[in-house]
Amino acid sequence: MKKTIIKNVGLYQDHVIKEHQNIEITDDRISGFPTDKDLLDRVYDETLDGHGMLATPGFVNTHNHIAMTVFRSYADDMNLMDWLQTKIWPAEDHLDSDVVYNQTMLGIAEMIRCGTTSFADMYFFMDDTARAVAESGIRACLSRGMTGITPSAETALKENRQLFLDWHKKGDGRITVMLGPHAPYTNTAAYLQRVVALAKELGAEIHTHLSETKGEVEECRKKYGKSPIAWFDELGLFDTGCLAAHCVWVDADDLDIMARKHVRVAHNPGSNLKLASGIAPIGKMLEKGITVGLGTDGASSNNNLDIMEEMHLAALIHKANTLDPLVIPAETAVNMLTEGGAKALGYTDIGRLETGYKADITLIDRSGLHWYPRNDQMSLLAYAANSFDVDTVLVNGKILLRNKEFTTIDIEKIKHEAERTKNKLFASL
Ligand SMILES: N[C@@H](CCSC[C@H]1O[C@@H](n2cnc3c(=O)[nH]cnc32)[C@H](O)[C@@H]1O)C(=O)O
Ligand SMILES: [Zn+2]
Repeated sequence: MKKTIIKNVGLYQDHVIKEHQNIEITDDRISGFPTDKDLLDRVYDETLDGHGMLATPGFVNTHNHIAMTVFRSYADDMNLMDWLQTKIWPAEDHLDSDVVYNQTMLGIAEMIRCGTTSFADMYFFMDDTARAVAESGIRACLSRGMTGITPSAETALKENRQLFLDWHKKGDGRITVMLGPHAPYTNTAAYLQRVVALAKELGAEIHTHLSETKGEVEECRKKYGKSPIAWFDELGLFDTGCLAAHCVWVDADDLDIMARKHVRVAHNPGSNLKLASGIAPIGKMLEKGITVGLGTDGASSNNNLDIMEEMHLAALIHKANTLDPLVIPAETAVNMLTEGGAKALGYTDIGRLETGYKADITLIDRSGLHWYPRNDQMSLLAYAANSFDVDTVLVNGKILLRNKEFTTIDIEKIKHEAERTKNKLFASL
């Protein structure tokens, strides 16, 4: 049994920040909030000084294609279909295990540095991604992207099935696996029905892209006479639980289906802005009780994996878009970054700093000038803070970043390997 104590820290719980608190961790879970007096006769294996820091639930990145770090700043200023069809998909044919593993490590390091404790991913060579997750100590929900209209259709189904059997609930329970049918426009009804059958057989949830662009919705309506959301609902893709990225172009009927079928949304404002996809009606989703978390999407459409930036965007763009300054208030933005994201990934004991919850914790250094004066700390966290403030990160009770230094990752090696594998990949194009 390992006991850790975070002493004298600002504690964020339910949009309230209490100063001078102590957080006790036993193995992988929060085991209590002892008083200073309680601490007098307790012994800990590890002590973290929280002086000046704010402890929040670890940040959750609900949608990523992590190894796409290799394509960071490779193809910019294009819309989704152009970007995918002319640049990304042809280049992805040249990926291999070595590239994916090392680029994943780079992405994991970047996310940890930005306070992220868990992420959802959909990509290829997921065994290598899982290996990097297991080694680095971060938490992840992994899926093998599957497209039913390409030659890889059969292999993809087999690989996603094997990924589930090999990795679901593995890596000290940090890894979960979903099935990843890529999107409506890259699949057929027959293939999606096989995905649903597999989901039911395994008891697996679905991670997909839905209603990302106006063109996607128009094409789907033309082809099937219904919206992507209605089509996926009819095919049963929401029956075992679904994490849907984007949901930008959804109407009132779609929102009704999403609420009724508990579709959880990964909102990627940076990617949606950069690929000129549009702005999702997040205010309406939240009004209907739909779970919403934040995602960066891959580093090629963002172009970083800084989830605090997504929180800032989410807190700002909907105000301008709806002309309503109350649509995403500070506490809602922070909630999407933490608890909302954890719920979106299907976690039931992550996303809050409570006894019995997993010890996924981000400590934020409040010494920066932008943390003064302290009128309202919730507002400072939502609107003024940035990821450079992140000082310490714990996942499953284990310290992954301490005083802004990595404890499980050799960062110079990662940078070197990222450059090497990028050069290798581009030499093969
Ligand atoms: N089609 C592949 C597996 C797909 S993995 C997930 C895919 O999503 C792509 N992707 C990344 N960002 C987005 C996005 O915003 N919308 C749709 N697809 C995306 C990514 O480049 C990758 O090709 C196969 O048949 O083996
Ligand atoms: Zn995506």
